[in-house]
Amino acid sequence: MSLVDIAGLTVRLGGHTALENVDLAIMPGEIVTIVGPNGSGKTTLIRAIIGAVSPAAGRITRAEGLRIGYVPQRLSIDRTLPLTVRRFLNLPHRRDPAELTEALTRAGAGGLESRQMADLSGGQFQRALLARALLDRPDLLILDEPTTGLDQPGSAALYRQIEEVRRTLGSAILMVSHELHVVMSASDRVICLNGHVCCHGTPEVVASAPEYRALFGSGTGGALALYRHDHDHHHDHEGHDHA
Ligand SMILES: Nc1ncnc2c1ncn2[C@@H]1O[C@H](COP(=O)(O)OP(=O)(O)OP(=O)(O)O)[C@@H](O)[C@H]1O
Repeated sequence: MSLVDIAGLTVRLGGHTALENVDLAIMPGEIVTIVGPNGSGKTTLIRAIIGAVSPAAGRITRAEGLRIGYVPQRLSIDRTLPLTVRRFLNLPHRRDPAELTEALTRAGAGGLESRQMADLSGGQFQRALLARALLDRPDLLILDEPTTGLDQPGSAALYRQIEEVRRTLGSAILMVSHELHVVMSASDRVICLNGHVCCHGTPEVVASAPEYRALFGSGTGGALALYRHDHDHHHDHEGHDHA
Protein backbone atom coordinates (compact mmCIF):
# COMPACT_ATOMS: atom_id res chain seq x y z
CA MET A 1 0.00 0.00 0.00
CA SER A 2 1.56 3.29 -1.08
CA LEU A 3 1.81 6.29 1.23
CA VAL A 4 1.04 8.68 -1.59
CA ASP A 5 -0.39 7.78 -4.96
CA ILE A 6 -0.39 10.45 -7.66
CA ALA A 7 -2.20 9.85 -10.94
CA GLY A 8 -2.43 12.16 -13.92
CA LEU A 9 -1.51 15.22 -11.86
CA THR A 10 -1.67 18.54 -13.68
CA VAL A 11 -1.02 21.80 -11.83
CA ARG A 12 -1.48 25.27 -13.28
CA LEU A 13 -0.02 28.32 -11.60
CA GLY A 14 -1.22 31.70 -12.83
CA GLY A 15 -1.96 30.30 -16.29
CA HIS A 16 1.37 28.45 -16.48
CA THR A 17 1.26 24.65 -16.61
CA ALA A 18 3.85 23.72 -14.00
CA LEU A 19 3.08 19.98 -14.00
CA GLU A 20 1.35 17.87 -16.61
CA ASN A 21 0.06 14.34 -16.26
CA VAL A 22 2.46 13.22 -13.53
CA ASP A 23 2.15 9.73 -12.05
CA LEU A 24 4.10 8.78 -8.93
CA ALA A 25 3.63 6.40 -6.02
CA ILE A 26 5.70 6.48 -2.84
CA MET A 27 6.02 3.29 -0.84
CA PRO A 28 6.76 3.05 2.90
CA GLY A 29 10.43 3.37 3.79
CA GLU A 30 11.82 4.15 0.33
CA ILE A 31 14.08 7.05 -0.61
CA VAL A 32 12.91 8.78 -3.78
CA THR A 33 14.81 11.71 -5.25
CA ILE A 34 13.44 14.21 -7.74
CA VAL A 35 15.89 15.81 -10.15
CA GLY A 36 15.24 18.23 -12.99
CA PRO A 37 16.24 21.62 -14.38
CA ASN A 38 15.25 24.89 -12.74
CA GLY A 39 11.57 25.59 -13.19
CA SER A 40 10.77 21.95 -13.97
CA GLY A 41 8.08 21.71 -11.29
CA LYS A 42 9.98 19.97 -8.48
CA THR A 43 8.82 22.34 -5.75
CA THR A 44 5.34 22.43 -7.25
CA LEU A 45 5.13 18.63 -7.04
CA ILE A 46 6.14 18.73 -3.39
CA ARG A 47 3.67 21.50 -2.67
CA ALA A 48 0.92 19.47 -4.32
CA ILE A 49 1.77 16.45 -2.15
CA ILE A 50 1.56 18.47 1.07
CA GLY A 51 -1.71 20.01 -0.12
CA ALA A 52 -0.41 23.57 -0.58
CA VAL A 53 -1.49 23.74 -4.24
CA SER A 54 -4.55 22.15 -5.82
CA PRO A 55 -4.49 19.94 -8.90
CA ALA A 56 -6.11 21.27 -12.08
CA ALA A 57 -6.53 17.62 -13.09
CA GLY A 58 -5.65 14.21 -11.71
CA ARG A 59 -5.66 13.05 -8.13
CA ILE A 60 -3.38 12.68 -5.12
CA THR A 61 -4.35 9.92 -2.71
CA ARG A 62 -2.70 9.88 0.71
CA ALA A 63 -2.76 6.86 3.02
CA GLU A 64 -5.21 7.30 5.86
CA GLY A 65 -3.66 9.13 8.80
CA LEU A 66 -0.46 9.80 6.85
CA ARG A 67 2.01 11.93 8.81
CA ILE A 68 4.17 14.13 6.61
CA GLY A 69 7.24 16.03 7.81
CA TYR A 70 8.29 18.86 5.52
CA VAL A 71 11.59 20.70 5.25
CA PRO A 72 11.07 23.69 2.95
CA GLN A 73 13.64 24.93 0.45
CA ARG A 74 13.93 28.26 2.18
CA LEU A 75 12.80 29.63 5.47
CA SER A 76 13.63 33.20 6.25
CA ILE A 77 13.68 34.14 9.88
CA ASP A 78 13.90 37.75 10.90
CA ARG A 79 17.42 38.01 12.26
CA THR A 80 16.43 40.82 14.61
CA LEU A 81 13.88 38.61 16.37
CA PRO A 82 15.33 36.64 19.25
CA LEU A 83 14.29 33.03 18.66
CA THR A 84 16.03 30.08 20.23
CA VAL A 85 16.01 26.65 18.62
CA ARG A 86 13.85 25.47 21.54
CA ARG A 87 11.24 28.18 20.93
CA PHE A 88 11.33 27.56 17.18
CA LEU A 89 10.54 23.88 17.76
CA ASN A 90 7.73 24.82 20.16
CA LEU A 91 5.95 26.78 17.42
CA PRO A 92 3.07 26.72 16.66
CA HIS A 93 2.35 24.71 19.80
CA ARG A 94 4.29 23.60 22.83
CA ARG A 95 6.04 20.23 22.71
CA ASP A 96 7.06 17.78 25.34
CA PRO A 97 10.73 18.60 26.14
CA ALA A 98 11.68 14.92 25.77
CA GLU A 99 10.15 14.82 22.25
CA LEU A 100 12.04 17.94 21.39
CA THR A 101 15.37 16.54 22.55
CA GLU A 102 14.71 13.30 20.69
CA ALA A 103 13.95 15.13 17.43
CA LEU A 104 17.08 17.25 17.76
CA THR A 105 19.19 14.18 18.40
CA ARG A 106 17.69 12.36 15.40
CA ALA A 107 18.50 15.41 13.28
CA GLY A 108 22.08 15.47 14.55
CA ALA A 109 21.45 18.77 16.30
CA GLY A 110 21.60 17.66 19.91
CA GLY A 111 22.67 20.40 22.30
CA LEU A 112 21.54 23.31 20.13
CA GLU A 113 18.35 24.00 22.15
CA SER A 114 19.48 27.29 23.65
CA ARG A 115 21.18 28.69 20.55
CA GLN A 116 19.66 31.55 18.57
CA MET A 117 18.28 30.46 15.18
CA ALA A 118 19.92 33.51 13.61
CA ASP A 119 23.35 32.44 14.89
CA LEU A 120 23.30 28.87 13.53
CA SER A 121 25.60 27.82 10.71
CA GLY A 122 23.98 26.71 7.46
CA GLY A 123 24.30 23.05 8.38
CA GLN A 124 22.98 23.59 11.90
CA PHE A 125 20.03 25.59 10.57
CA GLN A 126 19.09 22.77 8.17
CA ARG A 127 19.30 20.32 11.06
CA ALA A 128 16.99 22.51 13.14
CA LEU A 129 14.50 22.46 10.24
CA LEU A 130 14.93 18.69 9.99
CA ALA A 131 14.34 18.32 13.74
CA ARG A 132 11.12 20.26 13.41
CA ALA A 133 9.96 18.02 10.57
CA LEU A 134 10.73 14.95 12.71
CA LEU A 135 8.69 16.03 15.75
CA ASP A 136 5.63 14.09 14.64
CA ARG A 137 7.63 11.01 13.61
CA PRO A 138 6.55 11.29 9.98
CA ASP A 139 5.71 8.32 7.74
CA LEU A 140 6.95 10.49 4.89
CA LEU A 141 9.70 13.07 5.20
CA ILE A 142 9.82 15.57 2.35
CA LEU A 143 12.89 17.75 1.81
CA ASP A 144 13.21 20.42 -0.86
CA GLU A 145 16.92 20.84 -1.65
CA PRO A 146 17.95 20.31 1.95
CA THR A 147 21.64 20.95 1.28
CA THR A 148 21.31 24.37 -0.36
CA GLY A 149 24.19 26.50 0.85
CA LEU A 150 26.09 23.63 2.47
CA ASP A 151 29.61 22.65 1.47
CA GLN A 152 30.31 19.10 0.29
CA PRO A 153 31.18 17.59 3.69
CA GLY A 154 28.14 19.39 5.16
CA SER A 155 25.88 17.96 2.44
CA ALA A 156 27.26 14.47 2.84
CA ALA A 157 26.74 14.64 6.60
CA LEU A 158 23.16 15.83 6.20
CA TYR A 159 22.35 13.05 3.73
CA ARG A 160 23.84 10.50 6.14
CA GLN A 161 21.57 11.94 8.82
CA ILE A 162 18.56 11.58 6.54
CA GLU A 163 19.42 7.94 5.87
CA GLU A 164 19.74 7.43 9.61
CA VAL A 165 16.21 8.84 10.01
CA ARG A 166 14.95 6.28 7.52
CA ARG A 167 16.78 3.50 9.36
CA THR A 168 15.57 4.43 12.83
CA LEU A 169 12.10 5.87 12.18
CA GLY A 170 11.35 3.87 9.02
CA SER A 171 10.16 7.04 7.28
CA ALA A 172 9.94 7.18 3.51
CA ILE A 173 11.98 10.08 2.13
CA LEU A 174 11.09 12.24 -0.84
CA MET A 175 13.65 14.87 -1.69
CA VAL A 176 14.72 17.28 -4.37
CA SER A 177 18.45 17.30 -4.99
CA HIS A 178 20.87 18.65 -7.53
CA GLU A 179 23.73 16.55 -6.23
CA LEU A 180 23.57 13.56 -8.52
CA HIS A 181 26.46 11.64 -6.99
CA VAL A 182 24.55 11.64 -3.72
CA VAL A 183 21.28 10.85 -5.46
CA MET A 184 22.90 7.82 -7.02
CA SER A 185 24.28 6.42 -3.82
CA ALA A 186 21.45 7.23 -1.44
CA SER A 187 18.22 6.83 -3.43
CA ASP A 188 16.11 3.78 -4.13
CA ARG A 189 14.52 5.58 -7.06
CA VAL A 190 15.18 8.70 -9.09
CA ILE A 191 12.47 10.70 -10.85
CA CYS A 192 13.53 13.13 -13.54
CA LEU A 193 11.01 15.92 -14.00
CA ASN A 194 10.58 18.54 -16.65
CA GLY A 195 6.95 19.52 -16.23
CA HIS A 196 6.27 15.83 -16.87
CA VAL A 197 8.20 12.73 -15.76
CA CYS A 198 11.06 12.46 -18.29
CA CYS A 199 12.41 9.24 -16.83
CA HIS A 200 12.50 7.31 -13.63
CA GLY A 201 14.11 4.21 -12.26
CA THR A 202 16.64 2.81 -9.87
CA PRO A 203 19.94 4.69 -9.62
CA GLU A 204 21.57 1.67 -11.34
CA VAL A 205 19.31 2.06 -14.37
CA VAL A 206 19.99 5.77 -14.53
CA ALA A 207 23.69 5.26 -13.85
CA SER A 208 24.03 2.88 -16.79
CA ALA A 209 22.77 5.55 -19.18
CA PRO A 210 25.52 7.15 -21.31
CA GLU A 211 24.23 10.53 -20.13
CA TYR A 212 25.12 9.63 -16.58
CA ARG A 213 28.70 8.77 -17.57
CA ALA A 214 28.82 11.96 -19.59
CA LEU A 215 27.79 13.82 -16.48
CA PHE A 216 30.71 12.54 -14.44
CA GLY A 217 33.10 12.63 -17.32
CA SER A 218 32.39 16.22 -18.20
CA GLY A 219 31.81 17.48 -14.69
CA THR A 220 28.69 19.37 -15.76
CA GLY A 221 26.32 20.16 -12.94
CA GLY A 222 23.83 17.48 -11.96
CA ALA A 223 20.27 17.55 -13.09
CA LEU A 224 20.66 18.94 -16.59
CA ALA A 225 23.10 16.23 -17.56
CA LEU A 226 20.74 13.54 -16.34
CA TYR A 227 17.93 15.24 -18.15
CA ARG A 228 19.75 15.08 -21.51
CA HIS A 229 18.71 11.44 -21.95
CA ASP A 230 15.31 12.39 -23.27
CA HIS A 231 15.56 14.90 -26.02
CA ASP A 232 13.25 13.37 -28.54
CA HIS A 233 11.04 16.35 -27.85
CA HIS A 234 11.68 20.05 -27.45
CA HIS A 235 10.54 22.59 -24.95
CA ASP A 236 9.18 25.98 -25.90
CA HIS A 237 9.80 29.13 -23.90
CA GLU A 238 6.78 28.38 -21.71
CA GLY A 239 8.35 25.07 -20.69
CA HIS A 240 5.69 23.10 -22.56
CA ASP A 241 6.80 19.93 -24.29
CA HIS A 242 6.16 18.84 -27.83
CA ALA A 243 6.62 15.31 -29.07
N1 LIG B 1 2.67 31.52 -8.59
C1 LIG B 1 3.11 31.21 -9.80
N2 LIG B 1 2.55 31.73 -10.91
C2 LIG B 1 2.98 31.39 -12.15
N3 LIG B 1 4.00 30.55 -12.38
C3 LIG B 1 4.60 30.00 -11.31
C4 LIG B 1 4.20 30.28 -9.96
N4 LIG B 1 4.98 29.58 -9.12
C5 LIG B 1 5.84 28.87 -9.90
N5 LIG B 1 5.61 29.13 -11.20
C6 LIG B 1 6.31 28.54 -12.35
O1 LIG B 1 6.09 27.13 -12.35
C7 LIG B 1 7.25 26.45 -12.82
C8 LIG B 1 7.69 25.40 -11.82
O2 LIG B 1 8.22 26.03 -10.67
P1 LIG B 1 8.90 25.21 -9.49
O3 LIG B 1 9.26 26.17 -8.42
O4 LIG B 1 8.02 24.06 -9.14
O5 LIG B 1 10.22 24.65 -10.21
P2 LIG B 1 11.48 23.91 -9.58
O6 LIG B 1 11.74 22.72 -10.44
O7 LIG B 1 11.27 23.67 -8.13
O8 LIG B 1 12.61 24.98 -9.83
P3 LIG B 1 14.03 25.29 -9.09
O9 LIG B 1 14.95 24.16 -9.42
O10 LIG B 1 14.44 26.57 -9.74
O11 LIG B 1 13.73 25.42 -7.62
C9 LIG B 1 8.30 27.53 -13.07
O12 LIG B 1 8.31 27.81 -14.47
C10 LIG B 1 7.81 28.72 -12.27
O13 LIG B 1 8.19 29.92 -12.88
